[in-house]
Amino acid sequence: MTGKRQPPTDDVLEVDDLWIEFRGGRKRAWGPRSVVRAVSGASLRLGRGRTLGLVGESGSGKTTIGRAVLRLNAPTRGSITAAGFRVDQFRGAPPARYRRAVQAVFQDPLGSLDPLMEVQQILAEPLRIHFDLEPGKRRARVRELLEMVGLSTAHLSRYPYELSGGQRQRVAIAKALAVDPQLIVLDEPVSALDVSVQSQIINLLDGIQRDRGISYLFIAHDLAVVRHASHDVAVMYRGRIMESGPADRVCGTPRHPYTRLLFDAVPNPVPRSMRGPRRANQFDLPLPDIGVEPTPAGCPFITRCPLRGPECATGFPEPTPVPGGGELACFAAERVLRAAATPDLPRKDAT
Ligand SMILES: Nc1ncnc2c1ncn2[C@@H]1O[C@H](COP(=O)(O)OP(=O)(O)OP(=O)(O)O)[C@@H](O)[C@H]1O
Repeated sequence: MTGKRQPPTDDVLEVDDLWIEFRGGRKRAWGPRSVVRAVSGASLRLGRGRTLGLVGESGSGKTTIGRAVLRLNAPTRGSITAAGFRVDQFRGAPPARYRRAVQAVFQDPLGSLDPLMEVQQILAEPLRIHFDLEPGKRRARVRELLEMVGLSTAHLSRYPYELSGGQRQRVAIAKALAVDPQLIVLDEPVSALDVSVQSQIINLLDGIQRDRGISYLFIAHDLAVVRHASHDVAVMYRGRIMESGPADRVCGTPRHPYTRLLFDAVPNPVPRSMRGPRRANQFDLPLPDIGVEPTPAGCPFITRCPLRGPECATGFPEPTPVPGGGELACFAAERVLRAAATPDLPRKDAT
């Protein structure tokens, strides 16, 4: 069975209460399989022509959500509606219409571009699969795609290994655009690139979005890049969405204790591509692990949270609206929001 087309809404992507678990190995031959809960009750909205940045530390579940939208992972529970399709109801490979509507660009284009194909073949292939074009029109469309991503006909006969990292990512973007998608999942699209090229690619994506009204799910661990590239931001921590809302509000006035730590750790709003060399660990957060054991049902941040209370071990809070837009999921939300100035979080040098 394939997913049913839903009536159109303004949202190109709606994720509701998504849970994704992976079954791991057994500790003992006769013991139960371990379960990795990669995503726990995530809900997201992405409007037409907008960019939602999904940000969080390594292992927080960002890629797992992106792969679920592409139907490369199956949800354990919850629903995903993308481009009008109920993705969670697909059985087996998604239909061609879905693969046309939702495309992906990954961190390493060398892995996603066929090394034995010239650029012109790479771009012609999706056109051949999805559209019935005569060869002359197909060639013209390939040239148009190249132009769209700032490459020239000189690149037509190059192989991926003959291109720079930025040029390869441009080809990957052109390949995604070939089928005229509504949504592109961009999984760390600039993190493998030279710092000077990152902002060029982000600006390219921005221009394409303005011209074509495409929506982006922009997955990244670089907060400054996400802020620069996104209209809205959702912050993940160990499978949970901790805070979400307009990028300027979340990044400028973060409310959740975890988001505050993230952004306090990275005060510079200028994208890394416009700054100096890469830092060893952007998520070198200033709070040590307090040593509290998290319960599976509780807030995963309890181990590091300076505002934790007994209720934080018992469950995960419902999202609370935040003035200025968005929501945060924190039992201390009322306290956090009531306080005229939120309490200063202890710093590493103060502990
Ligand atoms: N196929 C899988 N089998 C078992 N565990 C998995 C699988 N895919 C992901 N995980 C686990 O799920 C959790 C979330 O991983 P995910 O890759 O989504 O995180 P991420 O936020 O994208 O991190 P990164 O930036 O490092 O890719 C991790 O603990 C990871 O080890």
